Amino acid sequence: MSKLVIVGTVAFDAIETPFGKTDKILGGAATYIGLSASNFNVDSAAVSVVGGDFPQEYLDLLKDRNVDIEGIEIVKDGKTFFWSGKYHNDMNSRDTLTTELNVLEHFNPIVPENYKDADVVMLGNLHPLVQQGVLNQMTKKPKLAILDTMNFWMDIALDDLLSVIKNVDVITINDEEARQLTGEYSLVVAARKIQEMGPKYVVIKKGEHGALLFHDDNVFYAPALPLEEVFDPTGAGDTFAGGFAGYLAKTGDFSFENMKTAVIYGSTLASFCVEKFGTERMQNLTDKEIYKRLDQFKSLTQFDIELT
Ligand SMILES: OC[C@H]1O[C@H](O)[C@H](O)[C@@H]1O
Repeated sequence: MSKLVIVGTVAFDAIETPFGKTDKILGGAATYIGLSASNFNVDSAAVSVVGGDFPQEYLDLLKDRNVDIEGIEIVKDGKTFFWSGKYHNDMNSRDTLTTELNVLEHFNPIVPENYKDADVVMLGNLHPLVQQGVLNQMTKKPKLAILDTMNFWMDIALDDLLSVIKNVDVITINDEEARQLTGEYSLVVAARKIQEMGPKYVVIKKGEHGALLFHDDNVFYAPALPLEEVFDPTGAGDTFAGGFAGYLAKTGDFSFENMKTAVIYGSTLASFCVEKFGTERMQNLTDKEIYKRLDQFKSLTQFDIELT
């Protein structure tokens, strides 16, 4: 089993969907990734920053799910990063209403000493210089570095982003972002171009239409499970990344074949995330629930065909 370092925001989110509205609740990329990866019982550590206003019970929640929180700095006189967003009726698109960086503005990530030799590093969505700062602290090159990012960084820090992209093995990105990064409409061409930028594996997330995994000339597609209830898509991409990274850290097998299974785990975990507001559904998820859904996944994608 490999150790897993997770970098990303730990945040307050206020979310509005066609089904309701929340006040400030627990959010952030590292939170979702950590909760998702915790289902694989790997040794994982979150690297992030919060303000003195961040409730201890939220930190305890991560700790109780076996996510090491030593690398979450608490700036006593600072305020926690705050994000609020409103989803449109299709639940696929959203408007960001507020982004208050607060303590994130001067964030210098510090990887806990006993995690500097981790085999797997999951760089959640943050400034590319922070992501690179984490890679620089690793005492040995991780066997697998995975990077998640978004269009925001392509708009304001493209050069820094391209530099860190060169140093990772896997990128997880959504379809629009892949198109923006490469200027290519075809996702097949976009994935090829991204592989030329550095990462040998490219995961393109397509929301309710599943995810694609590319490596050389190989492509794997996993649909998203058709769900009766989609309540709040916030954090689904991070939950996917956490499931993907957690499964790979657990198995220590970083081959394309095993990454296919990691994509299925990522999609399965993301399917739970969207069923309730914020992190609620991810807080008490059981293995039994996960296995049941993996089974549904299997029947969804299996068929017999006779080629005559
Ligand atoms: O990816 C989801 C996260 O992005 C934003 O940073 C919010 O904090 C939210 O929880």
